[in-house]
Amino acid sequence: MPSLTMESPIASEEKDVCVVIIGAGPAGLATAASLNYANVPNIVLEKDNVCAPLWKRRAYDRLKLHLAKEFCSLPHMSLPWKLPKYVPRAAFVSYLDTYASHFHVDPLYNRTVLSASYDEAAARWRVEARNTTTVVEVDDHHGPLLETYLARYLVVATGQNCEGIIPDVPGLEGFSGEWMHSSEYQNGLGLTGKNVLVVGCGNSGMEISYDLSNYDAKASIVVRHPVHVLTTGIVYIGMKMLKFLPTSMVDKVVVFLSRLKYGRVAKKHGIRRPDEGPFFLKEKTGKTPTIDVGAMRMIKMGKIKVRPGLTRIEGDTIEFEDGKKARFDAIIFATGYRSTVRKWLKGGEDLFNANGMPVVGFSKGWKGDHGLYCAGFSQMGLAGISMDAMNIANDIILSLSPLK
Ligand SMILES: NC(=O)C1=CN([C@@H]2O[C@H](COP(=O)(O)OP(=O)(O)OC[C@H]3O[C@@H](n4cnc5c(N)ncnc54)[C@H](OP(=O)(O)O)[C@@H]3O)[C@@H](O)[C@H]2O)C=CC1
Ligand SMILES: O=C(O)C(=O)Cc1c[nH]c2ccccc12
Repeated sequence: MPSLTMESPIASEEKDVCVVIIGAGPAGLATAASLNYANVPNIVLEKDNVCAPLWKRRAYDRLKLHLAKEFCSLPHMSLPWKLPKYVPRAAFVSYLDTYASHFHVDPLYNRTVLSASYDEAAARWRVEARNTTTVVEVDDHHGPLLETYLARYLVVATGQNCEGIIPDVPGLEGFSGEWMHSSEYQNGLGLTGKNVLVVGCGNSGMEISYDLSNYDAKASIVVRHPVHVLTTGIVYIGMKMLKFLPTSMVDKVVVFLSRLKYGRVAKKHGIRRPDEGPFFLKEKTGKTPTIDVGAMRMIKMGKIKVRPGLTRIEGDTIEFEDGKKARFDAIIFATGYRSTVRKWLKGGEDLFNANGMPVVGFSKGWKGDHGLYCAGFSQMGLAGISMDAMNIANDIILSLSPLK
């Protein structure tokens, strides 16, 4: 029995494959399925031991898709007709499992990609992955297994929500209560009666603060910058209009409807609206408007308190930018995510900004040099994933075609 001291990794043979897809979330599954559909050989490398791990393990219980079902199906197989218009997380997860098995997508699990670089001489992408389930022993030496894949095409499908961001707040290390990132939040059980601060008013923060107040926690939410607050219905109208009207016009209608619905509450509680429209911002910066599923009603009733940015923490007391202080038992950082692409992708950096998101905008963020593609980074959530997957598969099929 070898002792498990990790020594230098032991390399296995190199494997030649046509397409390597990194990540088995919806974008990776959709791309693999679209390639399988056309008999293009591909493999999917996934660092976790299940597909769609974020959807399975890092999402809160009450989550439903914010976009209507018609915008969220993956290629070649619609979401079942019997599901509600806004699909609950569990039903979406089972659709993904069915989808993967239907299209014979069989990811290689427990593979952590360490690097991917383009080898000019071989005209191949060289992808190095650590197989985290296997420890190999050669003579006296044992260590993790390092696998190398040589691929003609590389698809980055590692998602936008790779790694939770915790901001540097002075005094956080000495906070006397508990704190977590929103990706660890499941529900408000155990927080009933507690003072809970939710930091961040994106979709996670707004819904978590609402969930907390349903569990009778005393929730406060930090809103430090202007934000668009919309309903699922307003977004639905916007998505429909976008099919035939320019973004600027859609934004005018959407902002008008949002002002009618929330104008007064927002003003009273100091929630400001950005100067630029919600769909413009989504396309240009990737920032999603916040969809209210009940938090605004709680804010109006005074059950959720709105706070400005936080400045520091001392024991159980948190100080805010307006100079006010309050005691809290728990903090939930709904402060967003960063992608880790730039840590392991060598040579494709031009395609990604500092947050690891492709720099080109909506529906164009899927193609780089030497057969490098990005899936699932475009700015329309699941609706964009499907489009990316089909664009990528078509592009690969065309470039493999003997007629070309
Ligand atoms: N049902 C659904 O479809 C859901 C979809 N999502 C999606 O998942 C993605 C991730 O969402 P989410 O987790 O909300 O992350 P986001 O990045 O969308 O939001 C993070 C929020 O935190 C704020 N923030 C960041 N740092 C600080 C700080 N130091 N102090 C105060 N506020 C801060 C940001 O505001 P600022 O402008 O001030 O930086 C922003 O409002 C999004 O695309 C979202 O739409 C999420 C939940 C549900
Ligand atoms: O994917 C997200 O981040 C969502 O919350 C859903 C979403 C995708 N595209 C949008 C455009 C406007 C509002 C919400 C979304």
